[in-house]
Amino acid sequence: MAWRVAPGAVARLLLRRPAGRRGIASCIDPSAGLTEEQKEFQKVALDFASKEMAPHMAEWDEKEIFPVETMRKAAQLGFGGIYVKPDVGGSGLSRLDTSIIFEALSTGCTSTTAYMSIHNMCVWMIDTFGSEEQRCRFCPSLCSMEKFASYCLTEPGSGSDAASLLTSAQRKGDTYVLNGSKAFISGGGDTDVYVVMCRTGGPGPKGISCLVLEKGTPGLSFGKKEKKVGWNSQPTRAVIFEDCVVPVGNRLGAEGQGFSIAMKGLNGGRINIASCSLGAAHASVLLAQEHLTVRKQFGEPLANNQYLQFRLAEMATRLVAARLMVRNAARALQEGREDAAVLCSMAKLFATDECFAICNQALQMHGGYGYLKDYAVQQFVRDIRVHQILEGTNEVMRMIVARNLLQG
Ligand SMILES: CC(C)(COP(=O)(O)OP(=O)(O)OC[C@H]1O[C@@H](n2cnc3c(N)ncnc32)[C@H](O)[C@@H]1OP(=O)(O)O)[C@@H](O)C(=O)NCCC(=O)NCCSC(=O)C1=CCCCC1
Repeated sequence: MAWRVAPGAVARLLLRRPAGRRGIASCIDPSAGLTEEQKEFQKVALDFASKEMAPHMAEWDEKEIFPVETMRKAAQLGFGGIYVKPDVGGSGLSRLDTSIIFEALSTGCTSTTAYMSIHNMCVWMIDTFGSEEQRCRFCPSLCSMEKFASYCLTEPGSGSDAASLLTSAQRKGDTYVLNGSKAFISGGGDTDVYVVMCRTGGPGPKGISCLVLEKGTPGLSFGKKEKKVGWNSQPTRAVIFEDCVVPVGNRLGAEGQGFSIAMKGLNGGRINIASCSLGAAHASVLLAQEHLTVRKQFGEPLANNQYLQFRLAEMATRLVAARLMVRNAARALQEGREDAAVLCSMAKLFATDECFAICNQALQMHGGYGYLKDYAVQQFVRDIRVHQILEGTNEVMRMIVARNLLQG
C-alpha cells in the first residue's frame, strides 16, 4: 500500500467538518463557544487556508517562495489589517477575532500566516500611534497588502535585552540620520515599509524612538537571505542603515516613546504568534487522528493501541487548554486590562511550548513517515519551533511572569 500523502492532504482534512464520535462535535472544534459572526469569519479563514494555502505550503517551503499574491487575496478578505480601524482600510475586529482568524489561516500554512501576523502588528502600530497624516499615508496600502511591512527591533547585539539597542538616529533639522543594523527581520528586503526602533536619546528604554522607513531610502540595504529550519515562505534578512535620512514626520509618537510602542505592538504580536501555533497544532492533531485510523500494525489500526489513544487524548487536551489561554489573553488585551501584558506573555509561553510538543508528538505517531517531507506534519514541527524563540523567547516570557509575581 502506498502511504505517501499528497501536499493537499491537510487541505482535505481541514475541509472536513471536525466531528467526534456519533456526530457529537469534536472536542477540539475551534468554533466551540464562538458567536455566529465569529464562526462566519472563522469559516472564511478556514476555507481560504484549505483552498489557497494548504495545497501550496510544501512548495512554498521547498522553494522558499514568499506568496505575495496569495496574501493579497487574503487581504481582500480583510486579513491585511484585521485589528486596524476601518477608516484607513482595516477590518476593525477585536483581538479575539484576530486570534480566531490567525489560528484558522495557520492550519493552511503556518509560516505565511506568521508573516501576516507580523505585518498586521506593524499596521496596528502605525494606526494606533501614528498621526492622522501618517495613518492615511501608510495604512491603506498596507491593509490591502499592496505593500508589506517589517518590524525592526532585534539587533546583532540585542535580542532579549531589547532596550540596549544601538541603532542611532541623530536629529538634523527636520530629519534624523539613521545608522546601525537590525537582525532576523521577517520580510526584510522583500517588504516596503520598515517600522524601526532606534536610539534618539540616552541609554535604556526612554532613549528609544520609533521611525517608519520606506524601501528605496538611500543608505537602506539588506543582508543575505538567511537559511532557516522552518518559516521558509517568508524571507529573513539583516536590515542595514548607513546615513539614512528619515523625515521627522516619519516618527511614530513622541521621542522616547519607541520602546513602549514596540512592546505594545508585541503584546498583540505574542498572542498572534501563539494563535499561529494553535493552528499548526490543530492541523497536526487532525493528521495524527487520520494516520492512527488508517495505518495498521500488528494486524490492527494504530487507533486500537491504548498507549497511542492516551497520547492523542493528551494532545487534544493540551490544544484546548492552550486555546483557552490565548483567547483569555486576547480578551484581556481588548479590554485594556492591567494584567493584559503578563497574560499575553503567559499565553505565548504556554501555547507555543504546548503546541510544539503536540506537533512533535503527531510526527512521532507517524513513525518513519513523519520524518519524510511528503508528510505535512514535519513542516508544522519545523515552522512552529521558532515560535518558542521569537517575539520574546519563552525564557523572557517566564521572566515577565516572575517579575509580575515577585516585584508587583
Ligand atoms: C521584558 C523586557 C526584557 C524588558 O526589560 P527592561 O527591564 O529593559 O524594561 P522594563 O523596565 O521592563 O520596561 C521599560 C518600559 O517599557 C514598558 N514595557 C515593558 N514591557 C511592556 C509591555 N509588554 N507592554 C507595555 N509596556 C511595556 C514598561 O512599563 C516600562 O515603561 P515605564 O518605565 O514604566 O514607563 C523586554 O526587553 C522584552 O520583552 N524583551 C524581549 C524582546 C523581544 O520580545 N524581542 C522580540 C523581537 S521581535 C521578534 O522576535 C520578531 C521575530 C519575527 C518577526 C517579528 C518580530
